[in-house]
Amino acid sequence: MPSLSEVYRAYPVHIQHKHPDLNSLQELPESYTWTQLEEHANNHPSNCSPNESVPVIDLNDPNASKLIGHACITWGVYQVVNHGTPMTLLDDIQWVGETLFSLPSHQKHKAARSPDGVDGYGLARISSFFPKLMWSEGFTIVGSPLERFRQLWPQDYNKYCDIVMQYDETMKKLAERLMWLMMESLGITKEDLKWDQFKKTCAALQLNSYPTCPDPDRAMGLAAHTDSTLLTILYQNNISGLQVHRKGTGWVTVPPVPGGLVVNVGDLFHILSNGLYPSVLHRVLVNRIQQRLSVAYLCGPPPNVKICPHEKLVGPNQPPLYKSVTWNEYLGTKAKHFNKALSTVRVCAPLSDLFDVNETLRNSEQVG
Ligand SMILES: O=C(O)CCC(=O)C(=O)O
Ligand SMILES: [Fe+2]
Repeated sequence: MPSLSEVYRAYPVHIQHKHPDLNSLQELPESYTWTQLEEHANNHPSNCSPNESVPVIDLNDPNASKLIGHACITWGVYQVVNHGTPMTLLDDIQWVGETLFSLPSHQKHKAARSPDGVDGYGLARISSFFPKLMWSEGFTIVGSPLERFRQLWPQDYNKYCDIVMQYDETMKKLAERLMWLMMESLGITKEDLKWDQFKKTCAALQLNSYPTCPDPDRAMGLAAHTDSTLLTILYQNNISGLQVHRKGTGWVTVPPVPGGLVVNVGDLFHILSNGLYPSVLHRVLVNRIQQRLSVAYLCGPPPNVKICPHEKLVGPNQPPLYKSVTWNEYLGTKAKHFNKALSTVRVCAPLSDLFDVNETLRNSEQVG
């Protein structure tokens, strides 16, 4: 079975690797100026509506699975508290991120991601799909960070490695717990799922830094995308910036909750749920005042396990909406089609889309 690194290596994305040190720029260069952001100012993180907020779920609540199911159907994202991850570990991983991104540029470039590689320092992988650059830097870890951390901190890499390994271990357990709660909320039991296959989940850790920006209304921290995962667990420091897109509402800010973790439904869980749980579209805006940091635990199945709409969610009135696909195959599709990848594995349009089409037709008839 290929490792996640081998899978990524098979689908190189071509992005410009040398970029300026964002902290040194006094003005937003043309190459970082996004022009189609008129709605940006109205949607700035400070303008979030309290009535439309991403559900925060206490994992100690006996109804957690039900609440998660409701959040997944209506939002495709939720925040969790009382998830069992020690606050000290969250502080430690934040400290690793802060220390890493504050290294001098030349030092970070020693651990630069290679063009056909996945791990290391560099621009967001999705950069190749956009004409403009994003106001962020990232560091991806797959498996052990040892080699990369040795390049960054030749003397004392061990203490950083220990924290990352511990964080990875903790997130792995949490991801399994959350995945199970999400399955349960769909009426899928461990027996139904051949759970053993999912015991060996594969994951990557993505550290992101969004430096302060001289012109935040015209810049983009991370452009709108969905994650190619089953689910993603995101830790954000106490600075807003993450927004999720909700049908009928538009962009909604996900405010940081002390000690909370954000959980996104990814493309593969969307497929498995036969389209019931939307894979949430999200993006990151930047600000003028404080650096934002995030750590994403991107969790998928073993690369060669087939993922398809679960048979319990398929029936005469609910045809399967997606073909079966492995994570390996799906990452290839995503590398080629990016945000259109899900529609390339779609068999037929979901009923909700048909309703939308009917609505559009009705409206156009009225107009005509
Ligand atoms: O920084 C964030 O809040 C989001 C990061 C993200 O979406 C990702 O790494 O895929
Ligand atoms: Fe993401």
